Amino acid sequence: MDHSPWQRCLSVLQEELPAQQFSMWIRPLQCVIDENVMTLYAPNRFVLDWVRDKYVNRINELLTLNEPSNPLLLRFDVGSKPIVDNSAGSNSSNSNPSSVNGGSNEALFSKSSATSKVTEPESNIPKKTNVRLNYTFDNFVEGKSNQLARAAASQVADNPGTAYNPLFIYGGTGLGKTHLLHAVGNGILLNKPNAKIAYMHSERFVQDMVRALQNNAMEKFKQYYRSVDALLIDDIQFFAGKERTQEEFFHTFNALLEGNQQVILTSDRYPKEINGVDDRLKSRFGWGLTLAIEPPELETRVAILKRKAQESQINLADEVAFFIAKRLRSNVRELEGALNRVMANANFTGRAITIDFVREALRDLLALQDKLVTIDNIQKTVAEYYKIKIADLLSKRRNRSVARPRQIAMALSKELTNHSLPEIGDAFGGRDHTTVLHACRKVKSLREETHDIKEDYSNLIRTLSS
Ligand SMILES: Nc1ncnc2c1ncn2[C@@H]1O[C@H](COP(=O)(O)OP(=O)(O)OP(=O)(O)O)[C@@H](O)[C@H]1O
Repeated sequence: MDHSPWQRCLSVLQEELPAQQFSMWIRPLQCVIDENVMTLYAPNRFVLDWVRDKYVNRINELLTLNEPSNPLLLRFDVGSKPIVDNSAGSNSSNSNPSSVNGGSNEALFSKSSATSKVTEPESNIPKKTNVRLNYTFDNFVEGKSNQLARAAASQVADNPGTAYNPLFIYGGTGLGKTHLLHAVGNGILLNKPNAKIAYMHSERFVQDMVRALQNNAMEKFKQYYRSVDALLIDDIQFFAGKERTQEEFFHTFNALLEGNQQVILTSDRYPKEINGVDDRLKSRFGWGLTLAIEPPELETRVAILKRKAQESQINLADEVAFFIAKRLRSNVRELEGALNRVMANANFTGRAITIDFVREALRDLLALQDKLVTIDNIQKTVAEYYKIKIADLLSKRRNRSVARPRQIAMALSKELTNHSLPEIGDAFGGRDHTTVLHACRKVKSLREETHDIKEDYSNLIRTLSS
């Protein structure tokens, strides 16, 4: 086996590609060379498709440059190392509840079912799935902010256990993570109506485990969780600091992956940033595919509003949808709440839904938004976030530790307030509007290329909009 042609490719690609792209798509590839065939193994199909789509030409060029007379033939395959963990329980198939639960109010491992002899799980697991039927891919509005997560989730629904395992979706509150989890559940059930899908909020997992421990029902607990075709755990950040739960989940997780059973997890932050969760668990979270959902951009917010109105058989004029979407930017839950309020008011008063009507119906909410997001507020929040002084943001200093936060603050001002470019320039120490424009463009490209900036920007939007 000779890896050197691939090593040479890697060093060129590392030079050529933004760091984020290189580490997301290229670094995970494993190379095996056999005679004149170079096989690149991708950890999952998503990465494979992406690499084949975007980078194959460049890789072929580099291989030809490397050996012009007899370049290696390039092949791709999906390959993942077997997950071996002897301490993990077996992938039990004997419990086999005919359907699954997890979200009903009834405890799965309650005292009544835990006698000294462990009862069959089937006896106290309600016979219905807890996947919410109204959260589907069809009614999930797609936009730039959620496109990748939606695409990956839909592939998982079509190929559970084999596409990306685990699938880890993270993002701020109210952005559609729970919706996508259920959509996957519904998608799997569409193809395979008897599949056992367990949706579970992580706090519920903790409660069930504590109950099982108290009642000596751990065997049953394990059997139950390891018997599902897909385990969907929401808001995994609540595992923080709960070591015993993490230990148990670690074994469940390993057993599921070994059995090609699908695991999907969501969290409000990037897995590595979840404090209080064991490193080995965090690293496993990254074994499949990790994707972010970002706050929706204006057009998506408008599309969501129109879609929700349509579902309620209300015709929402474009200008009204834009008016609401421009003012309420933080998350979809807030948008939905506002729209519901507008529709209820219209229903009650019998008035038409115009911009004036919305202004009145949402007066308190809009006033709160206007008050919250001012340029002053943005400057204060950004300065605090980067631990610099507000005066630095307004100063002429150009070193990066100040210039970058300043550019981010300008871009945020453009996105979150209705001020014009010259007004924003004025507020940042009397700068020209072209400087503000440059800052907005720079931050946009940095957000696409640099993971840290993307995270910082999302965190700041979240802080400013909450
Ligand atoms: N892209 C979308 N299209 C349609 N509806 C959406 C979309 N994104 C979110 N929603 C709706 O917004 C509401 C909030 O979404 P959801 O509960 O999935 O958020 P979440 O990210 O899980 O939040 P949390 O972290 O607070 O649990 C839901 O009613 C969901 O249907």
